[in-house]
Amino acid sequence: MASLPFRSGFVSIIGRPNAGKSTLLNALVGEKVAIVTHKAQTTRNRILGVLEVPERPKLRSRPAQPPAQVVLVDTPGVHKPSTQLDKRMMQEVHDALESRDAVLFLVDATHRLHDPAAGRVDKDDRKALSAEEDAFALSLLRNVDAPVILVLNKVDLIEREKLLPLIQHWSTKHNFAQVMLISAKKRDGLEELLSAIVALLPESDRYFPADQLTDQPERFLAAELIREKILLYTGEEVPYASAVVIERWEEPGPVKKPKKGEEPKLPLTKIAAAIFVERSGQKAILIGKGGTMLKQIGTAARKELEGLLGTRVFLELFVKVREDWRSSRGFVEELDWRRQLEALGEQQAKRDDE
Ligand SMILES: Nc1nc2c(ncn2[C@@H]2O[C@H](COP(=O)(O)OP(=O)(O)OP(=O)(O)O)[C@@H](O)[C@H]2O)c(=O)[nH]1
Repeated sequence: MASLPFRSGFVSIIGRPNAGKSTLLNALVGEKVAIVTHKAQTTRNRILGVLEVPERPKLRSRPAQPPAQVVLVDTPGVHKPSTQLDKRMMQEVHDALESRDAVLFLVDATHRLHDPAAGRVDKDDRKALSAEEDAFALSLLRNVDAPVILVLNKVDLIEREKLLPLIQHWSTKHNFAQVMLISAKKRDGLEELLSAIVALLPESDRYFPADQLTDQPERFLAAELIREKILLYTGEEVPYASAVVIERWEEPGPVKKPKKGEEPKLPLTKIAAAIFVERSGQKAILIGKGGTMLKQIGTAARKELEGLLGTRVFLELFVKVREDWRSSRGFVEELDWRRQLEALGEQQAKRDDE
């Protein structure tokens, strides 16, 4: 039987903060390529997750599915920008919407709907604010040519009878190509979503090697994992005012042969990272009494890094104050890992010339 032609394309996941975009990306890719926390605005950069979909033969209950490579683009949550960092994050969203083959508009199905019949609402009304933010997110779809799938996420948390009004509400807001119901966390509805995505992709060769999962080099995934632990363990402003930069990354050297009766040791990767905060008070919180907080963050990050790299890891963390860095365009740009990668490449080329 002749096989179906290969399909490939870029699919952006957009939606409000906390809708579950990174959870969906990880669930589809099958590996943690993006960090996830319960805090809004966890994702700051566009992250690609690459997914190979094998060909599926025709069954009586479903049509055949061609083999495909889906390049998913996770984006920061859509929000009105106030700082330079916010602006940068929104630029990442706009970039992700350009020349896409399909877009997933992800909605947290547990969000209450705004009810205009309830009359005038004051500024502090969370429902009203929520409607305004939804409208802002939807406004980004206006200029998108690609088909947009409405994906209602977190359906594990709501009763079935509440879904129909939700679908009706959202269907009037945009001409969606399809509506899908999923739970990214419980991995429900993902097969169906994937089939819907593949059906929208053009015939094309793959964009990435078949075994590549993400475009994000390990060095930057490591910085993200450290930031994830900061988000998990600290409160108030600290998570939002923190940025992580890997300052030193030493690949493991050769491992000594174990002596008789000794367990062989895994190689050791040495990593030093700087955590930038905006004020000395935040630095004090991050370090904690007697260094306990930083130790907790470091230990949790090290354990996860060891799993990621498959080596032992020696991790050093330094906390540095950079006043109001979120409002500094230059610094925010420096934090972009694609830029850092360029700078590292230039440094290496200089060293090679010397
Ligand atoms: N119950 C449930 N929780 C979910 C589901 N999907 C995501 N979550 C949770 O929702 C929270 C936010 O998930 P993220 O994946 O970080 O959301 P995001 O849209 O990437 O967030 P930003 O980075 O802020 O834009 C986390 O606590 C997830 O565990 C789901 O299907 N069901």
